[in-house]
Amino acid sequence: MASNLKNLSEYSSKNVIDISNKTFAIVVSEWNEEVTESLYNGAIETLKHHGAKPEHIHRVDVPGSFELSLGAQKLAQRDDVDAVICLGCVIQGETRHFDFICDAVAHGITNVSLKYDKPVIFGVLTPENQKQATDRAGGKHGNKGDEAAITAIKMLAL
Ligand SMILES: Nc1c(NC[C@H](O)[C@H](O)[C@H](O)CO)[nH]c(=O)[nH]c1=O
Ligand SMILES: CC(=O)[C@@H](O)COP(=O)(O)O
Repeated sequence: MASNLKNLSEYSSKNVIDISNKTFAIVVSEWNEEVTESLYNGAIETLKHHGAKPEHIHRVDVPGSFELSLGAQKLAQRDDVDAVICLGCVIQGETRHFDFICDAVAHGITNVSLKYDKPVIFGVLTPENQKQATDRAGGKHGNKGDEAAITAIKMLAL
């Protein structure tokens, strides 16, 4: 369902568990920093709203979304990390570079999650332009960071 039909910050309370004893790692891409910071703010507020302790939330920055997979792997392999949230924003340019990054990071994050049997969440916006990005980073379509955080919480219920 397209984001313009379902707000990214709205979710059901089903499978939202107590996360007061859970540890989260958030990997943030530095590209399109104004967008990824909004995603981060949404994710951290959602985690704290549901009981995560600030001292149990660790942030790591990587240069771009392509590097999210390796950043996620370095964190997912740690025994003291229960879930990893990856945040990025890849904005389409003139060339096919966009396609390669989006494909690589989607596959890379999936592989890390399966390898370490832990939630590794794809909180990456892949908009055509800046407006689509800001609309999904705290704008009219909600915040992808909220969605990524609640997804991590729900996956820990499994
Ligand atoms: N154009 C965007 C990039 N490009 C950089 C890549 O992610 C990567 O860091 C580089 O190719 C070196 O490996 N990254 C984004 O996150 N968003 C973009 O719009
Ligand atoms: C997603 C990208 O790397 C992109 O912003 C680069 O722009 P371009 O394809 O015009 O080089």
